[in-house]
Amino acid sequence: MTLKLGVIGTGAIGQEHIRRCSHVLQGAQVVAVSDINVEGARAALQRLNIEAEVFQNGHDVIQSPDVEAVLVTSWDPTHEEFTLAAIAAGKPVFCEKPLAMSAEGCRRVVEAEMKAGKRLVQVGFMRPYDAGYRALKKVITDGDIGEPLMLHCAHRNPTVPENYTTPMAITNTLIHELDVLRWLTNDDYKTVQVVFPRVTSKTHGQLKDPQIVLFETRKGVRIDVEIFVNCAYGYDIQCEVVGEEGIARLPEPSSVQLRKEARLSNTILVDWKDRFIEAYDVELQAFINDIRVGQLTGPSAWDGFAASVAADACIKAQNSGAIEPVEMPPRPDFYR
Ligand SMILES: NC(=O)C1=CN([C@@H]2O[C@H](COP(=O)(O)OP(=O)(O)OC[C@H]3O[C@@H](n4cnc5c(N)ncnc54)[C@H](O)[C@@H]3O)[C@@H](O)[C@H]2O)C=CC1
Ligand SMILES: O=C1[C@@H](O)[C@H](O)[C@@H](O)[C@H](O)[C@H]1O
Repeated sequence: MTLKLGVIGTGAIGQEHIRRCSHVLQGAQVVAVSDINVEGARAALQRLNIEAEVFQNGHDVIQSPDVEAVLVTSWDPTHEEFTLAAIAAGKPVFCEKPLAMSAEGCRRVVEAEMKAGKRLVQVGFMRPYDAGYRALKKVITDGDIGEPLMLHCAHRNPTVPENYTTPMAITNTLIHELDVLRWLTNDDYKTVQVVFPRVTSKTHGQLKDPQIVLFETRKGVRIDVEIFVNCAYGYDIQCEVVGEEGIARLPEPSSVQLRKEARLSNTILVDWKDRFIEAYDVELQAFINDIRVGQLTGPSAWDGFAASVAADACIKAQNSGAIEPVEMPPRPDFYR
């Protein structure tokens, strides 16, 4: 049986997910899409050689009797509304990160899902599906480097548009680390501080770039994450775990090493689409398969909430310059 999907938002990642669900993955078909830019949506379907109904309003996708499950790939501030509507319609929903713009918004999703009585939400945190992060987690859980003491991480984008603001470095970019580092270390954040180094001349008026986010976890691990979204040279994700007995690093994406003109070089990727292409495939195939067996197992609404609790504290810390607490309530049994 083919799972019929509706996709809300046909921009960059919407088109990527439509392409992979239609041409790469097994067991799904995109039957309906919507975008506030209806012509853009039609053009995208044509480019991808896909026939699907085009709606102006995302709620019509959710309500369509042809749609069995929903992908929300529209702008960040729209996620909560569409995810809540999908839950109300009883349809499984894959929502790109962030689940909502604040912990309060995520809490509303968590409460709606618990009221519905079964897991309906998977959040688009793809890094736990990335082979490199999985290998790094195995090294840690196998005890190969002893207990983790420190993590040094970086999240670098070559450039961002003019509408990208200082808090978006947290809610739109760091949100990936806020999720994956909890998963990687099986720990939770206790405090956070944000410091601003010298500003790059490549940024614009609304954005302080780079930023360094410093965490202390419940177990006492110290984590520093550099967010640098106008780094110019490439799309670069780094993660180094310093343990009691050794150091483990996230593997670099594989690339051919060149010896040429007296230089030794490797290519650095420039786009998140390429860096995590396989992880996106695996996360969405898991969503499709899990719906088939009736039990979602991927990053949950609770994981979306936990990341947003930390994100709220980061934004407070951006503004105060102080060390701010991260206050995470206990996980309900529903999410165990
Ligand atoms: N997991 C990941 O690594 C990534 C996740 N994302 C997330 O995916 C979402 C989309 O990002 P991009 O594709 O890069 O942005 P984009 O700007 O390329 O595409 C977003 C699309 O959503 C449409 N849209 C906005 N409001 C809408 C509404 N109310 N109803 C229907 N369509 C609406 C826009 O017209 C646009 O076509 C964002 O939330 C972003 O955070 C984006 C890139 C990578
Ligand atoms: O999710 C993503 C984008 O929305 C975001 O803008 C980038 O900073 C991230 O690297 C990418 O993975």
